[in-house]
Amino acid sequence: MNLHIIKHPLVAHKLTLMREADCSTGKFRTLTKELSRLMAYEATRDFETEHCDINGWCGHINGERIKGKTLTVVPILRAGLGMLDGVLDLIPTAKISVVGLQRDEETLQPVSYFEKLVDKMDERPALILDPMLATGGSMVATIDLLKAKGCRNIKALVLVAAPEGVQTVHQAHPDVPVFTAALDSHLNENGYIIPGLGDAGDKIFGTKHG
Ligand SMILES: O=P(O)(O)OC[C@H]1O[C@H](OP(=O)(O)OP(=O)(O)O)[C@H](O)[C@@H]1O
Ligand SMILES: O=c1cc[nH]c(=O)[nH]1
Ligand SMILES: [Mg+2]
Repeated sequence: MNLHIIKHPLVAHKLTLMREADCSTGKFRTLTKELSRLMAYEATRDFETEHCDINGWCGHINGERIKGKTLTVVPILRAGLGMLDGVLDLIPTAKISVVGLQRDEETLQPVSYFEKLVDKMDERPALILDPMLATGGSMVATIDLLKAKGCRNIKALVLVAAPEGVQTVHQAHPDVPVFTAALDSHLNENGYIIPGLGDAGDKIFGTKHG
């Protein structure tokens, strides 16, 4: 399975704070950003670098830089937006491609409502951002879309994954590694991850009522 569970005390601690039932919108949003920043550090660990000559204070010296075309981050609306700033803290030059998907509450199928990708997708690595990998439908639809645009180097970064979603993504796209802070137990009858975080989009945007 192309799954990477990021083990780090800070990651575990922050995720536990997010799981608390009384976690406020502000706190949830801050923790999402902090966690995304830490996880992006791990997810980019195998990026290829190349040597380069630079002008240092004492003359020409050898440096190292990331090889190839600038990465595009792909937040899946809405909840993926909560992860964007944390990742951009680490990769400020990243290009941003936005995919809007809303899971139908009855069928649990993703419904597409927005799409704006950057140019040269076939040359860029892509890092998909979404806090929740539940059935995997939204992630598979996003990878399908990126591949249709020629993208070949794709990674997925999620805060929490359900085994069902990991399996679905792996079956459809075994080449796409999934990075997560936790592999949780299962989905409930409404397609929510248990124990999970609840509705991440509602918590980040403050649209949770009651
Ligand atoms: O793996 P899946 O079963 O497809 O479920 C996961 C998707 O569901 C949530 O989004 P939602 O549809 O609630 O939209 P939102 O981000 O606007 O709240 C979540 O952020 C994922 O995109
Ligand atoms: O547990 C889940 C499943 C889908 N979307 C969420 O926000 N949470
Ligand atoms: Mg939601």
